[in-house]
Amino acid sequence: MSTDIHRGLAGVVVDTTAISTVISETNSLTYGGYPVQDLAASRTWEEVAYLLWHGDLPDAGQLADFRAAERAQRGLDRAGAELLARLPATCHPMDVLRTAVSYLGAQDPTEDDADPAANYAKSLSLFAKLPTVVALDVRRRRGLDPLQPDPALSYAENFFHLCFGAVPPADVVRAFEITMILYAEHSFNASTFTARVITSTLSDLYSAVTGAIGALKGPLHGGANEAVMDMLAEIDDPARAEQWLDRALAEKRRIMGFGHRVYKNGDSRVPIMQAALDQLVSAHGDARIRRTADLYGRLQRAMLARKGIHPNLDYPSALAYHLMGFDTPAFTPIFVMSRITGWTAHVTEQLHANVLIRPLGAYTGPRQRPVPAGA
Ligand SMILES: CC(=O)SCCNC(=O)CCNC(=O)[C@H](O)C(C)(C)COP(=O)(O)OP(=O)(O)OC[C@H]1O[C@@H](n2cnc3c(N)ncnc32)[C@H](O)[C@@H]1OP(=O)(O)O
Ligand SMILES: O=C([O-])CC(=O)C(=O)O
Repeated sequence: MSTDIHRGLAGVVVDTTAISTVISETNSLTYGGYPVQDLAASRTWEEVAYLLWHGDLPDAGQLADFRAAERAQRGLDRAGAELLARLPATCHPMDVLRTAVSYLGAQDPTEDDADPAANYAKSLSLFAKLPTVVALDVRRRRGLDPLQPDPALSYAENFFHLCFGAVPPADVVRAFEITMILYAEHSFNASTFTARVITSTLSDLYSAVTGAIGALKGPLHGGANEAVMDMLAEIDDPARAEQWLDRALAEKRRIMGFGHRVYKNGDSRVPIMQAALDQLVSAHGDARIRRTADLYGRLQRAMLARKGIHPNLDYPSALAYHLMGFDTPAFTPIFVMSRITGWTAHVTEQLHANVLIRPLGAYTGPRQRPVPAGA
């Protein structure tokens, strides 16, 4: 038996996948073979979601059907809304989302039906309902009653409507769609791998998604987008960026929104998101946002100069969500709204050629010894 230990599974190829590929050498990412920058430039979020589940982009008829199905399933039933309303306001919104997915599984009679068609139906239902859940919780924390989904609006427009009771200008909606497209899928990242591990035991899709939400919550993964905003708030003054960074690095702190397990020369998605953010700041940024954007730029330049470490997608996305008006604790739940597509596509792929995922550990505990006589 090999005694090679791959801590964190770094560099280990555990299976094949046809959903996406991250090519670290060229800093590129493709979904179903299509470069993500081209998808972000020319396709809607709904089209990209369809692509991840079906392996190709929809034609006009397929897109119309897909949109209609998503719009028809946005509602959360009353029992679900009441359950979420009873959760303590002190809990993190990711806990609310995790509970919501658990609830939706528990009340779905097809929960254990792992047929691809049944799992696709569940995936689409979660895709449609998660914005309703996230928005309900955003409003609850602001002391506001929930709003009803509007089937006349696109996915992104409806989400703004559900959160704020209004749809912002088209360029803001489009920037939000770009964050959805970029966050949707990233091969065997920690949360997707979690979903695949759970699926590999032949557990159900809702359990896989619930586990994936737990993995995404952590600040070394999806939780970093919230941590970025907290960090920018902590530094506050652009003139303090370099000094703050030097101190944080001396204290061996992790600088949130920087570094990546796969990309060592920059995250393929950052240039696309950075361009969308720059456009948002110039079109909609007030003096306060411009000041934060200044701090953001200084910190990024200093991190590159000090450590040679580039930002990951969570860095520009955090400021974009802040500018759009979302409260920081909603950032990782918004990531879930997007990544639900990638997770569930991987659930289906895992089931298609399933093998139990069960690695080994190299034991370092005491040698075998006799159990002492009891007292
Ligand atoms: C959507 C996403 O999930 S993207 C990732 C979001 N997460 C974050 O932004 C959290 C901050 N980043 C990190 O902690 C890391 O870069 C990770 C966890 C994302 C990837 O880490 P790994 O690939 O395991 O790299 P590892 O942790 O081994 O770091 C390599 C070196 O770079 C340093 N490094 C990496 N990222 C950072 C960072 N953000 N701040 C400070 N130092 C860092 C490490 O300290 C280490 O230095 P050393 O070799 O001197 O000890
Ligand atoms: O791939 C990773 O390790 C983390 C990441 O960027 C993502 O999940 O989008």
